[in-house]
Amino acid sequence: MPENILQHIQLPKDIRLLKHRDLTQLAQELRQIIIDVVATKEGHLGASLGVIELTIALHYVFNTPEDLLLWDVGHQAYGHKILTGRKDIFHTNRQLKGISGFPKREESEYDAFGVGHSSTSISATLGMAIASKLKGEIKHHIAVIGDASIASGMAFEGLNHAGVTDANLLVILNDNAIGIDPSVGALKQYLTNVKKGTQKQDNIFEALNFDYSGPIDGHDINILISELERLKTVKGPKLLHVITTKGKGLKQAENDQVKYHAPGKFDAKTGDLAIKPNKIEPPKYQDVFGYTIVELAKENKNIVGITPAMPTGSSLKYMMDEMPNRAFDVGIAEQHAVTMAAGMATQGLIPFCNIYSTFLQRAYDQIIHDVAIQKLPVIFCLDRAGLVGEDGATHHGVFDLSYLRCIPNLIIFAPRNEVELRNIMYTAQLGLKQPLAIRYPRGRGVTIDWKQPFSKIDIGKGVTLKKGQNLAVLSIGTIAKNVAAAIKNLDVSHYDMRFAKPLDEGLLHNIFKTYYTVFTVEDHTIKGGFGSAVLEFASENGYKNRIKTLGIPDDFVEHGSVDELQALIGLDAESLYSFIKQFS
Ligand SMILES: Cc1ncc(C[n+]2csc(CCOP(=O)(O)OP(=O)(O)O)c2C)c(N)n1
Ligand SMILES: CC(=O)[C@@H](O)[C@H](O)COP(=O)(O)O
Ligand SMILES: [Mg+2]
Repeated sequence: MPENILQHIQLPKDIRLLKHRDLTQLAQELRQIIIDVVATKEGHLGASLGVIELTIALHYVFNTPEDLLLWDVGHQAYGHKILTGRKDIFHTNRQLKGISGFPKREESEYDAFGVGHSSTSISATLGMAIASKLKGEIKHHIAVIGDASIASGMAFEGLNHAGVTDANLLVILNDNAIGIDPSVGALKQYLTNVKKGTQKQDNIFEALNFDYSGPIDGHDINILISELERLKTVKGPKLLHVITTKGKGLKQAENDQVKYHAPGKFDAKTGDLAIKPNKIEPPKYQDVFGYTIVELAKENKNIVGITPAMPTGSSLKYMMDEMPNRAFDVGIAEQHAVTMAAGMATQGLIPFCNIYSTFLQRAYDQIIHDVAIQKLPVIFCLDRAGLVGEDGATHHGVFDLSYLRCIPNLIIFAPRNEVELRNIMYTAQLGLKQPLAIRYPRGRGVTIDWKQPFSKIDIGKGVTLKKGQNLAVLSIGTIAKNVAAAIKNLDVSHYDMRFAKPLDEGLLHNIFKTYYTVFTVEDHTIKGGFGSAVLEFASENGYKNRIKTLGIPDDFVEHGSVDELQALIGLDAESLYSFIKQFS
């Protein structure tokens, strides 16, 4: 047996030359390289460690890339990346100009479908299987999907359709009983019962016309290989139920699966998390949201909280812990979350529906049809608005202003700092008669002393942050920090407009009458965003001022740290300074 098997593997064809007995060693080596790289470069850990044996078995049995292998979400595909030609560049994972943290078609022919958002794999794989049939091509089409992702509406839609086709489709349910946080819902209970062997009779997947097999041990390569070989001979839609442990092979990751989903830096040898320097920092916006909703809910019994599968990420967990019957994790179900919030609002509850900006894209019709048309006072908290960093193009929350601004009845606010976030949350629960969206970014803000007494925010009113002579800079949200740094020594005015809708028209008239040159700055795509709203205002009111809109260009922004990405697109303080200085 060679000392290091992985060094001989560039592509899956090399794995297929190995003896079964060498595959277990390959699994160990694969785990180690993932642990070593993620320990220093950060990224998703637990999910990839949990599917190492499955990844090897799939590439061993199937003829990838001709056979099409799709990973749902794609945060578990690090082993797949390493085994499909990216071993030597895996250390660039999620880094600026490096490989993506998710499968991506332009990165490799082995990445059959681009992912990042969950529950798309069954539909996409079915589409490919139907295409193969129409083209007369004989191949296998495999979707690997987790237990939390298969519980989403979109996955059910795919299963429901696939079950009445004869498409050659294999769905592998990777059941580790957890998403980022523990899986929720009746399906989770059902899968637990299947594992106990109590519900074999009424198999939900068989009822949907799938050939069901399992549950099998997803860490036993030999069992996996023999079952996959058998399934290769079975025609039509099939589902293999595989039981795995998230974080497998790293003790701490197995024991604290939530933390080690994406643990940040840690010690590759001991598995211990890196110790953060003990310095006083401003809080994360997420924590401000989490603590504030608890504070408000203690006083206002009508407040409820909703998250689709992100209790830890959003910090709604604080409310779930303190008030379990008023805070709801509904699973990966953004559409349901929004419409359930609408239903609650009809009955006088005050729902704070916290959804990452990028995931709210899933629930667009629900925002319009179920909330806005009926003018229901749902409070949308759009976490991760703006550039999110290393997750990249699939996760940047840079479209919300555009997709929300065109919806009648909806108020849109972006806090400049933590205090503003608290105050708008306070204002929102005082008796709004229409829906409100609050967008705020991932991570820390600027105010250490954030827990100040609440004060009411006037809807549709901006604020003047600095007065100057030469021109006016209008910003919205937390990008105000970069603007303030950029104009520190320039003789220009700075306004925090706060509301993308309704605009503060009084203030805008004032600004347009005072300054010839007006800049808008936003951590959002320029097209259709806050700057567009200001342009519309100027045009509707006949202003001929010089207006420059700064924000994210009409392109998908890749991965990298937020600072790197801002510098790349000219939204860092230095670039803003250079740009504004030319006109001031
Ligand atoms: C539409 C959407 N909502 C939420 C998320 C955030 N998210 C990423 S992974 C994940 C949990 C996935 O759990 P599961 O499918 O069981 O896979 P595992 O991590 O256990 O391998 C969630 C909620 C997402 N990527 N897409
Ligand atoms: C894969 C996925 O969608 C999540 O794991 C996401 O990466 C979480 O992002 P945050 O780290 O910003 O919560
Ligand atoms: Mg899972």
